[in-house]
Amino acid sequence: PTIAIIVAALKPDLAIGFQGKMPWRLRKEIRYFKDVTTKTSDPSKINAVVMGRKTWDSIPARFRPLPDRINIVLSRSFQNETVDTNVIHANSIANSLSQLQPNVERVFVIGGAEIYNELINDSRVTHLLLTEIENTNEDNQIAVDTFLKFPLYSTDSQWRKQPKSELQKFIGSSITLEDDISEGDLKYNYTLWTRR
Ligand SMILES: NC(=O)C1=CN([C@@H]2O[C@H](COP(=O)(O)OP(=O)(O)OC[C@H]3O[C@@H](n4cnc5c(N)ncnc54)[C@H](OP(=O)(O)O)[C@@H]3O)[C@@H](O)[C@H]2O)C=CC1
Ligand SMILES: CCc1nc(N)nc(N)c1C#CCc1cc(OC)cc(-c2ccc3c(c2)OCO3)c1
Repeated sequence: PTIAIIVAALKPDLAIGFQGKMPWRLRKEIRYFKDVTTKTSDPSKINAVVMGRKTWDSIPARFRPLPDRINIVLSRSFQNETVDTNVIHANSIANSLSQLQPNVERVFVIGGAEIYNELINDSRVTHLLLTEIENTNEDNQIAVDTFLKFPLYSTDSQWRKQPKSELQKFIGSSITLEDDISEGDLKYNYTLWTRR
């Protein structure tokens, strides 16, 4: 299956977290995340979300496991086992991918920093769905302490930002892509990057 990283990050230094949580709550962004990671083009298939143990712990208990998706949680102290309906524990990416049933259409890596910064360099990851966030109010800095180490903006980067039409194709026409969404001081856009 296609393996994609999906992440929301604050430009320019690609901050993603603060004290183990998300530095922001963006209602429309959460809906985009849910729609993109849940939707399959084949109704008989299902998607999987892969996350680190700390991200699993940080999702409010009432929202986990993320519904209608196979939830794979990575920990070095897990055995590889299915622990609940749609919840798989694994101790490596490789093991988690080898255990996937044939009816999995896409695998989305949903965080956190340690997992992202390992997998951005894994050639099995072919797509990056990056929500690029900007702070429009320089007088109100956002507290952040966790960053992506993604080589996106360097000239020799192997990752290329695709046109919006390619993102629309990837997520399907049933998901509406708004430009320059504003929530509070934050303004953001959805982007697709692929390896050159
Ligand atoms: N902005 C965004 O889009 C998102 C932001 N976040 C943010 O990211 C932060 C959390 O990131 P982080 O603290 O790095 O934690 P992670 O969610 O990346 O989880 C880290 C844990 O995952 C396990 N792990 C990591 N690599 C491997 C591996 N190769 N094999 C097996 N297990 C592995 C380990 O578990 P163990 O210790 O049990 O061995 C490790 O401690 C939070 O601030 C969160 O809010 C999270 C998701 C999305
Ligand atoms: C939803 C934020 C998000 N956006 C993008 N673009 N990529 C991502 N990987 C994520 C994420 C994530 C994991 C996560 C972390 C979290 O707290 C740290 C909460 C959620 C979450 C997941 C589903 C929810 C919800 C919150 O509120 C309502 O439904 C989900």
